[in-house]
Amino acid sequence: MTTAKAPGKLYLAGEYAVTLSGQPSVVIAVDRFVTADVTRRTDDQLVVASDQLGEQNWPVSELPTLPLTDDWRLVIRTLQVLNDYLLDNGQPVTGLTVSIKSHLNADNGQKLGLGSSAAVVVALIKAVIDDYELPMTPEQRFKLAALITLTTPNFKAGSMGDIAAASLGGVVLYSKFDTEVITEWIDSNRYFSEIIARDWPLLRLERLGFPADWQLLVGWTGAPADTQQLLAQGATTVDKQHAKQLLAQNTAPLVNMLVEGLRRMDYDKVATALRLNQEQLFTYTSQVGLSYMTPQLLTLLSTASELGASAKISGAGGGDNGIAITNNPLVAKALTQAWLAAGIQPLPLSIATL
Ligand SMILES: Nc1ncnc2c1ncn2[C@@H]1O[C@H](COP(=O)(O)OP(=O)(O)OP(=O)(O)O)[C@@H](O)[C@H]1O
Ligand SMILES: C[C@@](O)(CCOP(=O)(O)O)CC(=O)O
Repeated sequence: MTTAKAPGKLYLAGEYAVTLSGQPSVVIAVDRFVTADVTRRTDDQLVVASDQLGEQNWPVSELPTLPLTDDWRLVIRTLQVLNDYLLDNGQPVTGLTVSIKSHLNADNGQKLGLGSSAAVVVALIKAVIDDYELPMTPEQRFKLAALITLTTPNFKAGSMGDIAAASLGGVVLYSKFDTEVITEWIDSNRYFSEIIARDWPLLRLERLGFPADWQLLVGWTGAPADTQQLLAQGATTVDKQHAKQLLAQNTAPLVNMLVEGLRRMDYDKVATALRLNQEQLFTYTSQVGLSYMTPQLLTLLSTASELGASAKISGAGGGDNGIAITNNPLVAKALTQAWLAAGIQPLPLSIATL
């Protein structure tokens, strides 16, 4: 049996703008994971168990024609692509026993906003590729997972920063690839093994450091947010699309400032970049009419600011979570207590390096 795991993610900066190709963001892999176990079978059955979806059983020969309609579609599509990938690489394809377990939800099953779909795809890729002992770089893993996501019908078309974090781990400077070019390559029926060997225009995947003596705190509001609905609402008119372009224009220098701050371990620079990015996000989301701020997120930010920590809503807003960074352990302790007192649940997450 081969076991692989892929981490969840949190955005530090660049949300919404990062859905546009080439726009920078910083995304962090956190140490809660999806794990995938894979065992090769002697028959041609695919026996897949998921802690969330139950169990399914198909002959490998039926895999290419399975309908991609229900909640299984992402898992099925991943197995289809891996099957083709193994064949392209001259590997014998057999049945598999697969088990998927997600630790990215709260104990009561509620979603925490840590990107489970991306981690499921990446963990499955890693488990199968490792089981066949094939070489694959983290960047190629990202590309294969992105191709799977792009070719899963009716699946979310976000920035795929969650896939970047799940594939590389650590703190990642990420820009989305040129979607039109990659879609063109897919539509011209190129082999995925060939596509992942190419350079992808505009894609940026760079590992960044995070100062060891700073603390990253994560607060969960207890309210799940629907990222896809928020993304869809922000794209209904030409004016809203212009607003996103403007956000992107204003965000790029701030993400660069954040990256420079992290590289130089300059806390004030990082704090300023996060504050200015937060302001841009307030402006954008109010311009396009998104319910971005919630009472709990406001509490999360104001308690952090009162204690002198730099804080920001992480991800799409409307619920889920926010982050705070401090270089003072006493502030970290006080903020954790203040969040608890205000009904914000601190999540004991650290940066996951792979
Ligand atoms: N444990 C699991 N087993 C199988 N499939 C899963 C599992 N967890 C998630 N998925 C797949 O991911 C989909 C959920 O993706 P969705 O975008 O709603 O959540 P998410 O990626 O966790 O979002 P967020 O980034 O807000 O946390 C499910 O429909 C399913 O296809
Ligand atoms: C709003 C967005 O930029 C970030 C969404 O993050 P989250 O899934 O809400 O943590 C969407 C995306 O990048 O796909």
